[in-house]
Amino acid sequence: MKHLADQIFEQEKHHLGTVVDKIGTAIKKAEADATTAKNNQTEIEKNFFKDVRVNTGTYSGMMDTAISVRQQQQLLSERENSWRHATDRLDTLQKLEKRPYFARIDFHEDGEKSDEAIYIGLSSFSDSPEHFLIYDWRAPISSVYYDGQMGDVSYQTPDGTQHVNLKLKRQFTIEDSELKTVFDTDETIGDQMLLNALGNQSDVKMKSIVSTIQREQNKIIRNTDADLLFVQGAAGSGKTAAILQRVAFLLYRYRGKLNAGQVIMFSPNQLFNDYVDQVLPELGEQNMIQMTYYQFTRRRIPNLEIENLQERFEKQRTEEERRIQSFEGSLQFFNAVTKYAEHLGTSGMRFRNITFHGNHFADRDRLKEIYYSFNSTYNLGNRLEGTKDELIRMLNRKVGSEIRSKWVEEAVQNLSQEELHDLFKNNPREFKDNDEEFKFLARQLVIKELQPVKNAITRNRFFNINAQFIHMLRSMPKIVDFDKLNISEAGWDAHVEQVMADMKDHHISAQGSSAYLYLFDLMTGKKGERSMRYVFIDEIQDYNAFQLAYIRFNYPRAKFTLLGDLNQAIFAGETTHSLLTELSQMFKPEKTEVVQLSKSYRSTQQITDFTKEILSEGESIESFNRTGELPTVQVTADEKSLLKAAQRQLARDRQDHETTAIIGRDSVDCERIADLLKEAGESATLIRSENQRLVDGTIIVPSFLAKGLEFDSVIVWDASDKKYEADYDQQLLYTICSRAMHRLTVIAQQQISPLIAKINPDLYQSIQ
Ligand SMILES: Nc1ncnc2c1ncn2[C@@H]1O[C@H](COP(=O)(O)OP(=O)(O)OP(=O)(O)O)[C@@H](O)[C@H]1O
Repeated sequence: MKHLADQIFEQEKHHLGTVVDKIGTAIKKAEADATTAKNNQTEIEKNFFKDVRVNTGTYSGMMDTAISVRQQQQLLSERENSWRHATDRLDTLQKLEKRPYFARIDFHEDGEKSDEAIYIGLSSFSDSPEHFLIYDWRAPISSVYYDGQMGDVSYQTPDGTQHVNLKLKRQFTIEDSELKTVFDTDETIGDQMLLNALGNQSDVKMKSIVSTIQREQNKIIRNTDADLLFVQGAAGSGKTAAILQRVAFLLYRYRGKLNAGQVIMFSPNQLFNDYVDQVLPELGEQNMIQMTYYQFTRRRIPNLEIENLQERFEKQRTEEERRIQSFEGSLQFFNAVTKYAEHLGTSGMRFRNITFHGNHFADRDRLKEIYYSFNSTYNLGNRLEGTKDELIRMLNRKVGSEIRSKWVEEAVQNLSQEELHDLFKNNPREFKDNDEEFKFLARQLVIKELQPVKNAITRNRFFNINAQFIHMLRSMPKIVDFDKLNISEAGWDAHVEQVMADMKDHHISAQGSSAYLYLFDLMTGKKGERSMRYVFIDEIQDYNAFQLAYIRFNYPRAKFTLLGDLNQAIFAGETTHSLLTELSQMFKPEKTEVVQLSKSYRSTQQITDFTKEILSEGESIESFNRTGELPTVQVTADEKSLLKAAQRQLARDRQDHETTAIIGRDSVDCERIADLLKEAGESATLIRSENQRLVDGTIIVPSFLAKGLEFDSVIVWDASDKKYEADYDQQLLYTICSRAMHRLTVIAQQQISPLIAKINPDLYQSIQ
């Protein structure tokens, strides 16, 4: 038996050798290509102005020059492309040389005489057309490797379903072009390889998982049918990992038709963006557009400060305020805003005077008159366009009449040399007589002075969006039955007053910002970005239905992949369980697919078994069979001993080269921890905002920023009954604890939180 294994190893080693040699040859060729391309490019750059025909003496000469420059630029950009192409290729080959493939499958295809063996790697490689030595992991046939079963299996290709008989599945570890291990497997992808992958230490950057993709994850990665793919998965079940591979898959599958700029991912915070930004480049693909929802709204509301993650997380609310907030996050509110806007087609639009030199260019009444002069078939977008056209006509007439006014005459007389120069710009300065020159200058001057009016027109400044927004809120009781929502008239009025006060102060809530933008988009007839093809939203439980509907409105032609864990909502109270119901109203059921990931890969079995008990409905979470230490729980008398306990753990982690994150409930707690550690002479980095970078070494991070991240060792700072009171905080505490990969230390002052106290004592070690 051993003999056979040795034989196999030798054969595979030999095969690897030939592949590495061929890659070596290809690298030499690619290097030569890259050099040639670079030289070509440098040559053009050097001769750029030599080869450009410059003649600016006459108009036609200038035209020629421009065309000639354009031609040279085009040539240059073509060469630049071929250089980039050559270096990309080189880059891929160099990666392949180190680790050409990680698996081999043998199969028999119907109608073929013999079996076929193929090797699967990070990207494809052939030494002649049609002779593939390595298949890309995203190629259709590679799918059967991940699917688990042997024997008769099928896979999807762009031309339909194909069937093969799968006879062998073999895995390799290859390091620096050298074969380390070979093992054959017939179940789901060998647990050994996965165990190796998971045993590694955490990193400040997430890595790709191509060689160990699990069957359920493969389904998510390769789905091309669903308009809405909804993935509900436990903490650490590989949702984020799977979507990043999915983006790589889609870019491969639709190569030439889809580029990274047509894929957008909404992520929980900037820290997380930073954490995942190496995965796609590692896979040889460009990163997609990545944004937080906050960034998405903020760039469009520059005049108002939007409540940020921390403010939103730390705000205290009364019961009624919570109900109002929940309403403002609902699809019901979204539909109500839509309805309100429809009504604006007949009346109610709020305008702002357009002024010129202290007088009205067009006052509110005039604007209203124009806006409502179009017949009832006009939608809001058309109405706006019609109004703008009319205003521009008025503006042109205004230019004609202003030229003859007194102020213009005076202004022209008093022009300085500089101003004159400015007005002439590139225009020829020859005039028949003084009168003609005066007319010219007067006209230029008036046009310049009227520029702010023109801007007000083209940039929709005559809309009074703030007043409109408030009016919309005030109209809500007429559109929505507040009694049913248990919201009182007084409660709602107080809320609207608060929104007004906030706006005076240039602030708007996170909830409010979505409604504000949606209303504005409806008023301006915005149609959304039709070129966006795929939208990914991670940590979906932290979004509300309004936001999702608004994102959908913005990307009307995109397919959606939503990932989340309804057990990890950090904004408890902003009801998430109704989200699924609301989503089902937004997408067609036959185009919706729901995938459940229940195995947690991040943490050891001991940690997963412990953390899932924090949840009242955590039974469905399965731990992955990888053993480690039991979590520890320690209650101390005071803050001083709390610090001591943390320090003890830090020392242990340091000794074993495990990176530690101390997670506090909020930013105030974290500031305190940082001070205490500093006094005690410990070095640690406090993460204050999402704009910071993750660094090596110990970090201190507030719960709401720990989202999506993972660490070797986690210390939960002060999990006392005061900090994590009741069921309300279940999900938050679960999220924090589930960040740990190998070690989990829970420390608390005086009285442990009931959420920990209820956990079966066999699942942790209690430290006195
Ligand atoms: N198939 C796999 N092979 C190797 N590692 C995996 C696999 N699936 C997941 N992992 C690893 O498990 C860890 C957790 O994965 P990931 O962060 O994607 O989970 P998640 O579901 O997004 O978690 P959370 O909801 O808690 O943020 C990561 O380190 C990831 O690399």
